[in-house]
Amino acid sequence: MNKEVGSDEFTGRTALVTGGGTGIGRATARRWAAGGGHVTVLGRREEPLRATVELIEAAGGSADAVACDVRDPAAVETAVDRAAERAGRLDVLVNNAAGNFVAAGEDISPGGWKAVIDIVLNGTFHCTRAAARHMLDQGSGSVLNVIASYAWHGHPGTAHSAAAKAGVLAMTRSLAVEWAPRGVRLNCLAPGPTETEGASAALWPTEAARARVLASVPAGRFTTPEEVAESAAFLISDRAAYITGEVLTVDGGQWLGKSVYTDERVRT
Ligand SMILES: CCCCC/C=C/C(=O)SCCNC(=O)CCNC(=O)[C@H](O)C(C)(C)COP(=O)(O)OP(=O)(O)OC[C@H]1O[C@@H](n2cnc3c(N)ncnc32)[C@H](O)[C@@H]1OP(=O)(O)O
Ligand SMILES: NC(=O)C1=CN([C@@H]2O[C@H](COP(=O)(O)OP(=O)(O)OC[C@H]3O[C@@H](n4cnc5c(N)ncnc54)[C@H](OP(=O)(O)O)[C@@H]3O)[C@@H](O)[C@H]2O)C=CC1
Repeated sequence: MNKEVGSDEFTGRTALVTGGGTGIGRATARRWAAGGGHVTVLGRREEPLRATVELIEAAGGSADAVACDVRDPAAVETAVDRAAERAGRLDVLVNNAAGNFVAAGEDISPGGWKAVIDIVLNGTFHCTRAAARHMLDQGSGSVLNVIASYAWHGHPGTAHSAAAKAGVLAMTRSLAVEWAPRGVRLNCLAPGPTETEGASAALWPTEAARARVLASVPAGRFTTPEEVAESAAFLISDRAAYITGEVLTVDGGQWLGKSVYTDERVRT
């Protein structure tokens, strides 16, 4: 495996990444494994999970996969216990799994609302609760919850996801204080528009939609799953040992927005 900066910082540790078969989850799992740690990737579909494991193993890393729906608390508990037992401990949980679609508030059906809240908010709680039992017993651990900046500024068109991510943020801050004396840290990472198949299909399925999203980013570009994974790696590492209950936003300035005075049409 290629040696790189921090390439052994996760050696001897084990992580569980939900939604680890695709996008940001896959990149985060690969980054953890590149740092020498063992990673279990979790998701509903076996095929993308297997592909992540193959990529990691081909690079000389150590990984396994477990198929599980985060909405099922009993299945989550079994999956998390299995991940912890395989390595004898569980050091890191990355709650990255999510479901989303764009719909006007009045068009979101009760079933659609429930699906997103169940995956994002309830699923994050189920995974956190199951992982924390191991971490609190060990007296150490780190949980990273992947949210979005609309958790605090809201977002027309994805009210269900914004509400769910806001719940995750409040849960993160609550449990960060509760579990800090017992050695368990919790933080959030808020990526901006990131080129992934899931997000492209759900959120910018057409060229016009993609251009609108791009126009909202002061940095003028989408980010990549790998770039987001670097920030995730920092927050779950010991380099962030004194950071808990915090949000790191990695969005090219998107949520701050463009000042009207940076727009040529206003200046001239
Ligand atoms: C602009 C920059 C900000 C970017 C922030 C990004 C945030 C992200 O989260 S990106 C991640 C995107 N990735 C995904 O969404 C991938 C996973 N997605 C899914 O699994 C589905 O989209 C899911 C969320 C709908 C959940 O899947 P599942 O439980 O299998 O859902 P069902 O197909 O059974 O549908 C449940 C329910 O939802 C209604 N529904 C589904 N899609 C839509 C839609 N496009 N529009 C409106 N309603 C939808 C569906 O009709 C069902 O409701 P009922 O019919 O009432 O039962
Ligand atoms: N991409 C972007 O622009 C942004 C993304 N984010 C956040 O980043 C994270 C990753 O997003 P991204 O990589 O783009 O999206 P993806 O669609 O690639 O990833 C979502 C993952 O979640 C898994 N998943 C979905 N539902 C469930 C479930 N019920 N149980 C278990 N796993 C599930 C999916 O696997 P499977 O379908 O096999 O279950 C998939 O691997 C999400 O939390 C998202 O909200 C935040 C801001 C911007």
